[in-house]
Parts: sequence; C-alpha cells; structure tokens
Amino acid sequence: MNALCLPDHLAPLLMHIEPLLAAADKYQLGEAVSMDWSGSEVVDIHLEGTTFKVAFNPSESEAQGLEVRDQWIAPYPTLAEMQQQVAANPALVVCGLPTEQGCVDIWHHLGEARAVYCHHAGASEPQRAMLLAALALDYPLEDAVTLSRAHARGYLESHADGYGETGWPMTRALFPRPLTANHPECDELGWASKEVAVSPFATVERDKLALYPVVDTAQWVTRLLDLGVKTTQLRIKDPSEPTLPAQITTIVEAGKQHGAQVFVNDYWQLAIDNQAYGVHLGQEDLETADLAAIQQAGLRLGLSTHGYYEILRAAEFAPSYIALGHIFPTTTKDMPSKPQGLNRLALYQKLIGDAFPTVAIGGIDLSRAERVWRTGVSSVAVVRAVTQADDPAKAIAAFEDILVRNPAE
Ligand SMILES: Cc1ncc(COP(=O)(O)OP(=O)(O)O)c(N)n1
Ligand SMILES: Cc1ncsc1CCOP(=O)(O)O
Ligand SMILES: [Mg+2]
Repeated sequence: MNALCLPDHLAPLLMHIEPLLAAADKYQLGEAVSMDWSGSEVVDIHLEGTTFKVAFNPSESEAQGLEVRDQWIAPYPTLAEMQQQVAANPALVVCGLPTEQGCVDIWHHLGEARAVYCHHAGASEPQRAMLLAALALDYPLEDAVTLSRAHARGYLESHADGYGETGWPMTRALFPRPLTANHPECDELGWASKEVAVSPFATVERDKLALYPVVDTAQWVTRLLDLGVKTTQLRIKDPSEPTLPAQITTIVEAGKQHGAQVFVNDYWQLAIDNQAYGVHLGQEDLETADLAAIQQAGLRLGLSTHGYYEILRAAEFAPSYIALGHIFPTTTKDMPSKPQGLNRLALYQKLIGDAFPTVAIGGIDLSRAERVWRTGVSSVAVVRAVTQADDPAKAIAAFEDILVRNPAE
C-alpha cells in the first residue's frame, strides 16, 4: 500500500485529498493510498519501498526532495527566467506562475523544462491536494502537475456555477495546454520551444482502424495484407539492417495495392522518400523528426503516449491517431513506464473523446481484447498476439469478431 503523510500545517488539505483518493479507488486508478501524519515539516510519500519528500515553498535550509513553488508575490519572475531555473534544477516544480493572461506550471524533464498553460488557474488548495494525491498514486510528476491544474479548475468551476468537477478530472476543457511551438501564445509568453509549429496531419480511415498488427518484416506485412488486414505497421528496430530501405519500398507498394493503411515505425525520412501512407513516432522523436516535412508530404502521423501530459502534448500536433500504452505488461519492448491498465486507459479515452482516433497497445491478446475495446478506443495494436499465434489467420479472424463497432455508437 502507498502512503501519503502530511505535516500538521497542511492538515486543511485533507478534506480535498480524501475525495480524490476515494475517486481513485472507485475508478481503480492505482494502489490504495493510506493517509498519515508526517513527523517532519514536509510531505512524505511512500511508494513500493521508496520514500520521497515534497515541500511547498521551502526555505533554502528546508529544501529536500521536490520543491514546489506555488506562492507568488509581484513583481513575478518572467517565464523565461523560470524556464531556465527549472531546466537547471530537477527538484524544482513551479505551479501557477502568473502571466499577463493566465498561469503556467513548469517541471523538469531530462535536463529541460516542460510547461502547461491555461487562462484560469482555479483554486490553490485543490491544486496542491491533487498534486499530492496523484504522486501518491504513482503518477509521474508531469501527470501529477497536469491533473492538479485540471482539478483546481474543475473545483473552482463547480463552486462557481455548480457544473464543474469535484472528483477526478475528465473533461478536456479543464486541462491546461502544453506549451509547444504549436501553442498560439508560445512566443508572446516568452517560452523557448524546441519543436516547430506544424499544421494538422492527414486523417486515417476510422473504419479500417480496428485491428492493428505491428510486425518486424515486410514479409509479415504482405502476409497480413493478404489475410485482409487493413491497418498495420513495419517496426524494424535495427537501423543498420541492410534490407531496411527495400523492405519499406515493398510495404508501401503492397499497402497501396491492398488499399490498406501501412505505417512505418521510426524511419520518417525513408517513409517520406517512399511516399508511405503514414509514420509512427515516439515522444522523443517529436523534437528531432521534421514534422513539417512529414505533414507537407501528406503522410499520416501516429504518436505514442504514456499518460496525461503526453496525450495533451501529442494532441497539440494534431496527429492522425494517438497511441496509448502500454496497457498490460509486455515482453516485446522494454518500457520505462508502468503498465497503464484498463481503468486509466478508459479515462484517457474519455479525455480524448472523438478529437483523435486512439490506438491501445501493449500486452493485448484475445483474452483481453474485448475489455480493451469496451473502453471505446478506435484500434487495438498487437505484436505477439498475431506473430506468435499458432495460426495467425485464425487469430486475426478472432480479433475481428471482437473488434466490431455497434453502428449506433
Ligand atoms: C501503434 C503503436 N503504438 C506505439 C508504438 C511504440 O512506438 P515508440 O514509442 O516510438 O517505440 P518503438 O516502437 O519505436 O520502440 C508503436 N510502434 N506503434
Ligand atoms: C511497440 C510497443 N509499444 C508499446 S508496447 C509495445 C509492444 C507491444 O507488443 P505486444 O503486443 O507483444 O505486447
Ligand atoms: Mg519509435
């Protein structure tokens, strides 16, 4: 069991944290969290044998663990200053930095600062409460910060007009927007972004997007197309594979002949050169791949995500689909993040709604497909469930029987 221990001076947060933990329990969003009192001046969070500390606005002598700055007195520091400070200090978390028209939350990610921005900050105690509850539920910091802003806004709205959300935040409009080059106010705010702005990507045909096998040879792709699969991906992880360019040429041609949506994983330049149907990229590719070139060449773009912040960040680039993973444990790929599980998946799907098609991936087999499909995702991507099936044709047919959308939906 995880534990969240509050110091006495934060006792007023209890009335906000308890309903959040109750909601997390109801939606089964993670391990149960027990509440306790901290012997120190700061918050202690115990997760699977590790403990870390969170301090709000600590003085230099108190600083230990995460240092959350959320109280601001004019004149406020500039966003550019705070971006630099957070980039240099992995422990610093900036919440609700006031700007001319809103507020910014900033945290450290691999030597850089990342941020979300919105026009209305919401209420501060619910914001702190969600930050702590989400950390105790083992959400990564970026998701805890993002959720905490959404909850702060939902809480305030619910008290202003009775229509907001006091429980777990679900409505996209409450969530802040990541500051990327695609945010219209990015330059005006003085946020230095590494990516370039890009127009929306070409769309996919949703009715061809139910089963999405991901395979590692062109031979597999052509075999799947012959079996009637309408969406698939070539995922060869060795960039020095000598047959890579030829395999990409083969699958692009085969996809066209079959009227299928064939994606190329990773190799966006070869995908453009071959006028592929689409390319699938990961989060780390967003800063290095030439997204504008992919978009201008008319290729579809699928993006991997692993939580709230990454979903919102991916949405800023208006991709052709958003992949959500990994849902269950997998042996196909080493994953730095934890499996999301079906309940978190259902909430991500609700957040995205109809804005983008979604693809669930990771550890999905025939026994789990129906429960995944019921969350409302647009597609189910599988590796082993097809490539290691005794009879892949039979497995594909069985998936297709499950992945059927009711026409009324
Ligand atoms: C449909 C789909 N979803 C997720 C992934 C994973 O992409 P990525 O995070 O870039 O990791 P690699 O596949 O490159 O190892 C995917 N390929 N397809
Ligand atoms: C490529 C990838 N990205 C996230 S999980 C995964 C592998 C999924 O493989 P499997 O369906 O065999 O678990
Ligand atoms: Mg990749």
